[in-house]
Amino acid sequence: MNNFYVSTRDKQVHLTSKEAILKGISDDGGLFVWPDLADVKIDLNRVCQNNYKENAVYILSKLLHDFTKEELEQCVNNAYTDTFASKDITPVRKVGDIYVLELFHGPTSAFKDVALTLLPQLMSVALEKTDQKALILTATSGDTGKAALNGFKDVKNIGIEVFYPDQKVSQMQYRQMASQTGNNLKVLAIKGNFDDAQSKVKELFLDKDLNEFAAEHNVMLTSANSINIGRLVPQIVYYFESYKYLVNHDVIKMNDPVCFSVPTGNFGDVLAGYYAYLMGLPVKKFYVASNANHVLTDFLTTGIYDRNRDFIQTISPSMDILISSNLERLLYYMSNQDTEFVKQCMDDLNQKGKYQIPAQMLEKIQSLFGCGYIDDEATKQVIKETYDSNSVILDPHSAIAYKVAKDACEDVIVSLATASPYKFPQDVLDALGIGSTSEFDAMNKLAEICSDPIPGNLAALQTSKIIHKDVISVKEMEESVKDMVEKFV
Ligand SMILES: N[C@@H](CCOP(=O)(O)O)C(=O)O
Repeated sequence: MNNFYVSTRDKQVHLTSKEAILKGISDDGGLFVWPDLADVKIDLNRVCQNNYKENAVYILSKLLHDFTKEELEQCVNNAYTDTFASKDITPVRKVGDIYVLELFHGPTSAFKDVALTLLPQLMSVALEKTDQKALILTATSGDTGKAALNGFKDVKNIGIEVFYPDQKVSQMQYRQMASQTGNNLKVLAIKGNFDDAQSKVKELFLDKDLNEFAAEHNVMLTSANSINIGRLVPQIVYYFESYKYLVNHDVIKMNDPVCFSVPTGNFGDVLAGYYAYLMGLPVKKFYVASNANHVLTDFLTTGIYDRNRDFIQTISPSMDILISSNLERLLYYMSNQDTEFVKQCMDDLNQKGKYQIPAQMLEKIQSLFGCGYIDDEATKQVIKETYDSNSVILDPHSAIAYKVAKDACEDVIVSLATASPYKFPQDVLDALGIGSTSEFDAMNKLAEICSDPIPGNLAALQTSKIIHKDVISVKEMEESVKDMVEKFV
C-alpha cells in the first residue's frame, strides 16, 4: 500500500497528507486523492464502542499517514473539546421514520464546523516543520465562509480571505461573516455567484505569478473548501458515528447496510460518505439531494454534466452551485483511477461547460447513488409538514434531504441535517405561515416554537457590528489577495 496522495488528473504527482493539506489543490488543477483508499478497512465493532473523538483519531490515522497518533489526538482534542453544543458532537434524532443526523451543533451552526474546527489544527501541525505561512482563500455560498473564519481566526502563521456572493447568502450568513473579528482575516462580497468565486479562487491557486509573489513573501496559498483533502477527511467520521447510533440503538444489526440522504452542492459531504463506504461502512445507497440548481440530479440520471443553464437563487443558498467540485474525485474512483479520463472531463467542463460519462460508468454510479431535487415551494411545504407532524423544524437544506429520504422509501435511511433553522429564520417562518418584520424578529419568534434554543453565536449577531463592507468584482480578487499577502507577513 502506498501512502501518497496523487492528483485526480495526474497519477505521477506524489504528496504526503501534510503536503496535500498545505497545498490544497494540485498544480494541474486536479484534487488530491489517495489511490489505496478501498484497501483500508475500518473495524465497525471498534467504532461502535469508541466515543466520537476516539473514532476521529482512529479514522483520521488511516488517511493522514504522516501525522503521528499524538499529533492527531492533540488536533482532535483541540477541535472537539467544549466547542459543540451536543456531547455527541453529531447526534441523531428520529423524525417520523427517518433518522436525522444533526450536524449543526458546532460554533457557527452548520455542518462545516465538524471539519473546520479540525482543519486549522491539522494545518498548524503540517506547517510546523516549514518556515512558511499559509494564506487560505475560501469561496463560500454561505456556510463554509463563517465556519472557516471562526476556525482560522488569529491562528498563528495562517491568514484567511473569504469571498461570498453579494446578496446571495442568507441575512444571518451575511451577518455572521461581515461581523467577524480577528487580525488575520479579510471578508469580501463579490459581484457574481458562488461559481464565479470558486472558479476564480481555483484560478488564483494555479496562477504562477501570484504564487511566486506569495512565495517571495514566504506565504503559500491554500484552501479551506472541500477541495482540500483536510476538509473532507474529518467529515467521514460522522457517517460511521451515525452507523454506531443505529447499531447501538438496535435499529439495525452489525453489518446491515443503510442508506443516506445528503443535501449537496459541491459534492463534498456526500463524497465523504462515499469514502466511508470505500473504507467498509455498509451502505446500500446514497441519495444526492438538490435544490432548483439540480445539475447533479441531471448528471446522475443521464450521465451528462451540463452547467450551461440559469443559476437560480434559492432559499437554500449554500447549495446554489452549478460547478460541483468534488464530483471530480468520484469520477477518479469510478473510472478505476483513470486520470486521463478525469482530465478530459474537466477540460470539457472548462471549455464547453459540459461532459458526458460512458453508459457503463453511469450504471456503476447509479448502483450506489440515487438522487432527487425539489424547488423552494416544495421545500417550504416539507418544513411545514415536518413541523406539523413531528414538531421538528428543519432548515431549508435539511428539509430537501428529508424529502428525498422520504421519497426513497428505504427501510433505514439517515438524512443529514446540515444547518440550524435559525440561520434561515425568515424563510422558515414563512414556510410555517408566520410573518416577521426582520431576521431577528423571525429568530425570536422561531425560538417560541422550536425545541432547540437560539444558538449563542446567532443570538449574539443582534448586537454585533458589521465590520466588513467591501464589495469587489471578480477581477479585483487577485489584487485583494496580493494586498493580503503583503499585509499578512
Ligand atoms: N456549500 C458551501 C459551498 C462551498 O462548499 P465546500 O464544502 O467546498 O466548502 C458553502 O456553504 O459555502
